[in-house]
Amino acid sequence: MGDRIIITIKRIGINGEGVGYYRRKAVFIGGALTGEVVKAKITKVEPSYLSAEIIELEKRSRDRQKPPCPVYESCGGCQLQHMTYSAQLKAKEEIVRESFQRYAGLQELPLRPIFGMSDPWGYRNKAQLQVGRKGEEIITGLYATGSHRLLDISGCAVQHPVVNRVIDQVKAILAELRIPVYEERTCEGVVRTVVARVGQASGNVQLTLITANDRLPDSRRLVQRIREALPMVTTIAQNIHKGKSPLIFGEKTVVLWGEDRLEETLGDVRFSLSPRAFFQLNPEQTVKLYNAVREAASLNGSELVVDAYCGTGTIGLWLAPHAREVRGIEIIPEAVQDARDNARSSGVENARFFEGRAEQLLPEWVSRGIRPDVVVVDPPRTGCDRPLLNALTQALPARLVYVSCNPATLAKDCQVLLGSGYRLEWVQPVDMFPHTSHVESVILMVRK
Ligand SMILES: C[S@@+](CC[C@H](N)C(=O)[O-])C[C@H]1O[C@@H](n2cnc3c(N)ncnc32)[C@H](O)[C@@H]1O
Repeated sequence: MGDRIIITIKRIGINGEGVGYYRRKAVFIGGALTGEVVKAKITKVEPSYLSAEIIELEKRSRDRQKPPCPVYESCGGCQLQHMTYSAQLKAKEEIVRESFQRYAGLQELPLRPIFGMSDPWGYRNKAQLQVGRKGEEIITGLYATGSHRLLDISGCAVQHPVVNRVIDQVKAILAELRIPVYEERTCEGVVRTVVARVGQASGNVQLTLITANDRLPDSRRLVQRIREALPMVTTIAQNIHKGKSPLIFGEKTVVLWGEDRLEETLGDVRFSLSPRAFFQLNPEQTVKLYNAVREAASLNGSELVVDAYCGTGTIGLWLAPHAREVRGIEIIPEAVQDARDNARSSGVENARFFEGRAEQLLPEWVSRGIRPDVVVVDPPRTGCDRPLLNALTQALPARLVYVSCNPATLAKDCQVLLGSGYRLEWVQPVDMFPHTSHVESVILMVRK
């Protein structure tokens, strides 16, 4: 600990850090880029790796740039703004390649070029920001990395500009009307979080104020001022979150003014979103991702498709017009309800959504003789549960489409499937969150 070392950075790690080697151990150095030579101080020593921080760059990468966002260093929401966008895309492809080498033992990967964005800024359609005070001023933002210090992220460059405008204006109106802000330390005050979501198709904004108790003082004037200042806001809702739980939303939501739901469209699919409903954060890239899933599924209208881990049913609904039947499985009851509502509002009649665990329901269906032709899985970061992989290798659908936000668990699960009757056709990375280290992938596995 504390030793100074000189390291050459070999690659970008899964969390966006530069990775080099010191006496055969991997060293993770935040903010360092591939090809750079870095003088660094060791900050953590673990049996299998070291962490270090940059003291000085001895050789600088041509891919290094000044991060455009003023709060980039302290915010922690993005990890790659110090890298040009084209270098980010290359690094993400390498992260995927490296994961398959390491966890699936694949030296030759059928890797397709990543889908990037032509304008990788202002893509996030929703902001969910804590409200707090800095002296007399009201601020909205995120807690700085690893702390409880609220950092104002006004002007965040990845947030949709309309969302930024709404948040700034709401902040000003809260200050003007002297509506008390919730203080975590003393548990006093009212407004704790402001959530704004813009519809890509309509430009309408759904605004939700999350409060620590039922009473929102001066709510009539608040609604009136928001309506005057922000004509694009079509819903003003209040969600009540009394507890100390780390969840953002509480159970109860009341619409103070306007529409109950925000209408949104992706391709031909229509979504009707309640304030708490999950929706993809980058609609433009979501369409590319789902189209890759559709290509992988290669449907002709005769297939039974299972959409495991279906969330609000988006992938299943994308595929339904091209399949005989779609069955979605999702563990969260509200999401299942949203999926059914989304099917109804899109006029889809051949998709059904089931509440349950994918690793229980799919094996149960298989044992009852229900044999899907195509299975799409889109599990959380931890990957698929083993019983689900076992059920897949029993049911042996002709095509398996795996959507994943974690290349490491994707590669590990892929290795299991490669040993059980499948071959890997292609891997398509998609940049859903430019300037962060996240990389989404779709892979197609075909029964041998
Ligand atoms: C990465 S999201 C996928 C959402 C959806 N495919 C989409 O594109 O919007 C993973 C989903 O799996 C659900 N989930 C987590 N564990 C599950 C399980 N064991 N069985 C079924 N669903 C599960 C989560 O609630 C979440 O909605």
